[in-house]
Amino acid sequence: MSPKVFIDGEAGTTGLQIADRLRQRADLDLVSIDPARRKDIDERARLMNMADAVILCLPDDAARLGVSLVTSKNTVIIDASTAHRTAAGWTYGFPEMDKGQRAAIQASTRISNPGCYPTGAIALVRPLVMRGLLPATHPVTINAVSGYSGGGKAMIAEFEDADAPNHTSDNFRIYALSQKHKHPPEVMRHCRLANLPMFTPAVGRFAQGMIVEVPLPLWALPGKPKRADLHAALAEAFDGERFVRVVPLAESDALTGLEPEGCNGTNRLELYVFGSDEQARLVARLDNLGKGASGAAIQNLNIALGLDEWTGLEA
Ligand SMILES: NC(=O)C1=CN([C@@H]2O[C@H](COP(=O)(O)OP(=O)(O)OC[C@H]3O[C@@H](n4cnc5c(N)ncnc54)[C@H](OP(=O)(O)O)[C@@H]3O)[C@@H](O)[C@H]2O)C=CC1
Ligand SMILES: CC(=O)N[C@@H](CCC(=O)OP(=O)(O)O)C(=O)O
Repeated sequence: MSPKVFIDGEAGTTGLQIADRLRQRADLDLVSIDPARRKDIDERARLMNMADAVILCLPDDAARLGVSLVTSKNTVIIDASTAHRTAAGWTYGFPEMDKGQRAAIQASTRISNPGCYPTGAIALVRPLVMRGLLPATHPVTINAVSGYSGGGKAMIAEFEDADAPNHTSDNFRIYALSQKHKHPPEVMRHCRLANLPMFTPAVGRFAQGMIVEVPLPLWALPGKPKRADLHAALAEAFDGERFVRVVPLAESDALTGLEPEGCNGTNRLELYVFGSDEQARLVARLDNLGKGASGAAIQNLNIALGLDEWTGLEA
């Protein structure tokens, strides 16, 4: 019998994309809730406890409640929310992050899907910290721009629905101005940084896709690493990974710009090392709903169930 999978929050932005992919799979049995009962706790609990794997695509509080409804420790839970990304007893669902991470995910039944921005930031920074190129105490800054689907149904309505109460005509805006965004603790922990990074996100009038950038003054780092040293560290860290592409320096040098939608519809994470030997611009590009959410959740599901990692999205 195929493993049963229940997506709590199937009607949301992340949940819908996962459901669309899983419905096409013959090796999994997707169990769906009656839309009219999607917030009925008893019905959610019933479906969760008949499933082999549950994917939570909910706001944080609803995700915490969802976890409490699962009675068996053997049921695989993949939480797409922020609720458990730094929590004890949860495995961080970024398989490429470290050589042992895939095995840790496979051995775990409590898997926290990474945030979209943290996926880019951790991929850029963690390998440098682990290899001693960037001191853990370095004051890291993360600049980023996301499509508006990053804010879920409410933000999609804000940008697309002229009748929405919060409708906006903004084409671009910076936000999280008070430095209280939910992502820095997650990035700090999984990059093994000693301090919270600064995080300066923006949202633009495009639905999907994102760019995450970490500027680094190489002249100020111990040992003054060169751009090629950073590139070599990233290339080594992600060697052989199907979904992470460290873009060759010659290819980066041929670019005059980079737009955020280039990985849309894929589970790909692209890493670039732009800049000079004095000042590097580390850049990650991904689809916030691909490797940033739905694609990553399906990849984690596949790993947890011992299946091929293919997500139904282009690699
Ligand atoms: N969008 C993105 O790019 C990313 C999102 N995430 C995370 O994924 C999670 C889901 O985000 P997203 O899909 O964007 O959000 P959406 O707002 O698009 O969807 C959330 C869904 O959860 C449902 N829901 C809310 N409360 C409950 C409840 N108590 N019981 C059952 N269902 C409930 C909502 O119902 P209703 O339809 O009534 O609103 C909605 O369908 C969030 O935690 C987010 O942080 C992670 C990475 C990227
Ligand atoms: C544009 C926008 O608002 N993006 C969201 C990030 C996406 C999200 O929901 O956060 P996770 O990736 O951690 O789940 C935000 O900044 O809160």
